[in-house]
Amino acid sequence: MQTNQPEQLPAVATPGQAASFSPRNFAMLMLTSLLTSPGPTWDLLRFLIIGGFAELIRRFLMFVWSKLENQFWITATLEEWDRSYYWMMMWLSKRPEWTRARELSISTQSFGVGDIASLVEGEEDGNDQNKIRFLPSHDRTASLWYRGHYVRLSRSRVTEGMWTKQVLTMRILARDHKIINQLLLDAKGAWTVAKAESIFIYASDTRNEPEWHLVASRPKRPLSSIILDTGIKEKILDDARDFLDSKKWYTERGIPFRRGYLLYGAPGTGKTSIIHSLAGELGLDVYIISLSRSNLDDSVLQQLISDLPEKCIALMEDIDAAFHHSLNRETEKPEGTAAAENKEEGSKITLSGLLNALDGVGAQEGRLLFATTNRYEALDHALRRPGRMDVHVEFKLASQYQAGELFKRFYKPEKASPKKLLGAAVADGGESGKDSGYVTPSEERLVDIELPEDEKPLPSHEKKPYTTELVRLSEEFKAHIPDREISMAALQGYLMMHKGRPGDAIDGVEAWVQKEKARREKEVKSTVES
Ligand SMILES: Nc1ncnc2c1ncn2[C@@H]1O[C@H](COP(=O)(O)OP(=O)(O)OP(=O)(O)O)[C@@H](O)[C@H]1O
Repeated sequence: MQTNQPEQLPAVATPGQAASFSPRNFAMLMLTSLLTSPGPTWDLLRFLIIGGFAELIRRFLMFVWSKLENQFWITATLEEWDRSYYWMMMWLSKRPEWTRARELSISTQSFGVGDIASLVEGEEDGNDQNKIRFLPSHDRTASLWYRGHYVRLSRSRVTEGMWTKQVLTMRILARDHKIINQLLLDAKGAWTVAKAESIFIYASDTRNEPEWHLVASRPKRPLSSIILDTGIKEKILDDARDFLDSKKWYTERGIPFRRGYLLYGAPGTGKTSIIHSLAGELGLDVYIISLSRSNLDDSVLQQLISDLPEKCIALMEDIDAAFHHSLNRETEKPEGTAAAENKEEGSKITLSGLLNALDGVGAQEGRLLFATTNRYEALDHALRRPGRMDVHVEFKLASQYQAGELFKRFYKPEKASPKKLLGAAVADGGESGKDSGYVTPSEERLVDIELPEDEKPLPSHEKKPYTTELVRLSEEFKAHIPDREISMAALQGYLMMHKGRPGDAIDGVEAWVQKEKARREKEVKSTVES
């Protein structure tokens, strides 16, 4: 059979046919002879042509099928790190379907909102941080009904560079697009309710594409728990509120709608704490920009700042630390010094890069920037100037007033149940002394309701010194604290050593203060020397 092939081929170009030769005739002739002639080579070619044709038909049918499917299914893909992913995962974790599912994933993740877990049957409620949730399994398709629509869900892991992220794909059998909006709104609504009790903290991932990731959620810290001298926290809060309400005012005057706060002063005086507390009070998320990160450079910083959401708190802690010893254009460290070496290993951002990122064209509007530093004088004037840092607030070491308030807060009794508080005005009104949260003697007398036997007040000799006595003890305590020499963090640390024992805290305070002063002096001396 093989010997026949060479004899057939020349027939294509016989002199008689040469007159009607055209590329089309030639191709047809070749195709006909291929499909009809015998032999293994021709069999193979035939197979390839028929197979190719079949593949073409398959693809066409797939195309038609996907077009048809698209008419009836709405598909949405949600990627981890995006907020919508967390809304949906939290919403899904509360769906009853998973309690009956035969195949499911178990998670103790909180999806940013720690205290809203749907409890697994049999689990006791309480302060357990690891509440269990059921979720659809990875790489399996799960289904549920939502408002009369059939929904198919699949979770998968996608690897991009060094990171693996989860992707949730939702397909809803519906023609009207509104249903997906409704589902997202429901999920977002449930999440927002839970979020009302928390603040969300985002940090940047600069290893791959620079982008923001949700890294933690914290319970809101009441502003009254931050003890500062009269009026300071109210001043910051009012200013921030006023700014957030003034977008139109800024736009009309052509002033960039941004506000910067520089909180400076000794370590442990409440700079970071007040920022988190304000975030809770204003309902804003916190975006932490760590300027000292080794892989942060000017362009990455610029992108991160321009990617901030419209209303948020951008937090730059220890803003001076990014530039080794000083954030000052004039200060150049000689080659080979420890500082110069530090720069090699540390942040690659420059002062002009930071200034550009803060108020260049790409800088986000509407954001509140909070920067903290322990070294106000080391900051370049360009960075401190209004427009970049509009409000400068000094945080000083503890005054006697602050020490006394901290003492009262620390030893105040556990919050009484609402029933016990009926008729008792527990005032909470700022530095006037009302914001300490403890019950003053006159208020105490107002409690005059019939309590169940097991909740009856203790006889006076068993009563803990929490009211008038607490005030007296706090006066005694603060008398031992020298004004502006000890940080609030150090005072808090000392009281922690005497948790539940205010008397012991007073007895040991004098000796502790002397030790603390000596430690601080040593610390200051070694800083000056270095
Ligand atoms: N004014 C304050 N009122 C109540 N608690 C305070 C105050 N200052 C500090 N603390 C407590 O001390 C600890 C440290 O405070 P924080 O981190 O806010 O200080 P900081 O000024 O940011 O310090 P650093 O400059 O070292 O970052 C926290 O646990 C906080 O509760």
